[in-house]
Amino acid sequence: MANEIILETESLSKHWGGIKALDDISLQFQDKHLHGVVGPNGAGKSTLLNMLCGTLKPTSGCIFHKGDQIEGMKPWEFVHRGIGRSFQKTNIYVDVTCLENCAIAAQRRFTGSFNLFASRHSNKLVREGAEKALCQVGLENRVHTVAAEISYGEQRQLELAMVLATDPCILLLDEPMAGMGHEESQRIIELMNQLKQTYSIVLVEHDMDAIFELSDQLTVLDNGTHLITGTVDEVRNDTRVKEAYLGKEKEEEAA
Ligand SMILES: Nc1ncnc2c1ncn2[C@@H]1O[C@H](COP(=O)(O)OP(=O)(O)OP(=O)(O)O)[C@@H](O)[C@H]1O
Repeated sequence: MANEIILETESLSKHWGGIKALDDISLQFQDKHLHGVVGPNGAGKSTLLNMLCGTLKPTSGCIFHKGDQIEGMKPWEFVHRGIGRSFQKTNIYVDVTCLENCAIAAQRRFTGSFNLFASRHSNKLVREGAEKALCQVGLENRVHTVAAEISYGEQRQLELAMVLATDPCILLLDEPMAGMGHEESQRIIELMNQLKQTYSIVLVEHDMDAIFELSDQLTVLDNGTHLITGTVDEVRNDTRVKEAYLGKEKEEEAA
């Protein structure tokens, strides 16, 4: 359904002692939309993703998935609900094949609820899910290649395949283009454009050209606070956003 709110935060906060990594953040993420999240270093972007995938518990506030309150649930329950997360740093096992990497990720779907009689069936599902995910990201020729032997760009694609192998509906992606050259980034942008037809995507990315090109909605965080959510044009023309970015550049120049 168009414009369906699939994930929502209400006054979400994470404080570490006196540090307000995120403070009072209320956001709505729509189905089959790409929602970009940007902000200067330390703005709270990774903290937000960590709470949205259940690995970090909020200090206060709520998270709703399809109307259900979920912030107190276990991380595997988030996976079962179809909330998948990739990481800033490459998180793959370099000594095993691309297929095995995806199979390990896909098995997360079957953890948390033990069923003795489901194991043969689930093995087949795991393998099928792993192969499908590799095809989705364009790594069908690398299925049996050991991950250490593929390029850095392909490793980032593999990382995405590992999220897709968990059979998600929501993809939480933390800088999937980090460290990539222009050509490799273009490949990921094309992939994102395809994926957002099927999935709801929350994308944290420092590559502003990419995020402007891809985002249906864009949120800017600064120093743990919510500056603005809007269309790319609304955000680009917002004076608070310009100040947040230009202010940081001035601090860096002075350092
Ligand atoms: N485990 C922690 N303990 C204490 N402070 C933390 C912890 N994790 C994050 N922080 C602090 O919370 C703030 C937000 O960090 P976060 O990593 O979410 O920012 P970010 O926007 O993802 O930054 P970057 O773009 O550099 O990755 C920072 O001030 C950071 O130092």
